[in-house]
Amino acid sequence: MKLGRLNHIGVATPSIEDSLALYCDLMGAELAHTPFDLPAQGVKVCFVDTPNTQIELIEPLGEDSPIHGFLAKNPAGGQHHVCYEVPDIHEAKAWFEEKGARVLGEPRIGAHGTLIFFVHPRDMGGVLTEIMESPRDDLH
Ligand SMILES: CC[C@@H](C(=O)O)C(=O)SCCNC(=O)CCNC(=O)[C@H](O)C(C)(C)COP(=O)(O)OP(=O)(O)OC[C@H]1O[C@@H](n2cnc3c(N)ncnc32)[C@H](O)[C@@H]1OP(=O)(O)O
Ligand SMILES: [Co+2]
Repeated sequence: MKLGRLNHIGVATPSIEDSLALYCDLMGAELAHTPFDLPAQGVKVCFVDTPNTQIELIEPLGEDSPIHGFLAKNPAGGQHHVCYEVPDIHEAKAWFEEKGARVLGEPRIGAHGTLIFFVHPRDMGGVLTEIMESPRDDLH
């Protein structure tokens, strides 16, 4: 497998609205678009553009949100995951599994409309890692 570019850094927050004030007003970042709900992932999402990557702000959505536990331990929020692109999501999943890293569930559609999966932080040096299939337009 060939690891692709860093697509985004996920930041969990109890309030996207408050975080936007920090990223846009204090740091001068640009908002990619307005926040939107992803009920299938249990999060509300908003991307902040930077010149070489994006910050993905995620707020819990619903009772079963996967970020409730993280926010219980980090009530003010914080860096939650990193996301790398790969050309083929199924090849990448097989690669991680063959190496013994725990893939969390089956690939599913992520915020960019392509398939994603997560690898357990215990198998990734303490970093929750999202693997995302590159958007078709980006493949050369
Ligand atoms: C917007 C859609 C999508 C996109 O397209 O970009 C997203 O990014 S969605 C983002 C939210 N979704 C997910 O995070 C899904 C995958 N996550 C999970 O399945 C769980 O969060 C988890 C990683 C299995 C953790 O489960 P949880 O029940 O919250 O915690 P535990 O207490 O069981 O934790 C076990 C272990 O892992 C450590 N941990 C937990 N979260 C993180 C983290 N974000 N970064 C680093 N480490 C993390 C936790 O501290 C425990 O460690 P030990 O104490 O050493 O056991
Ligand atoms: Co993400």
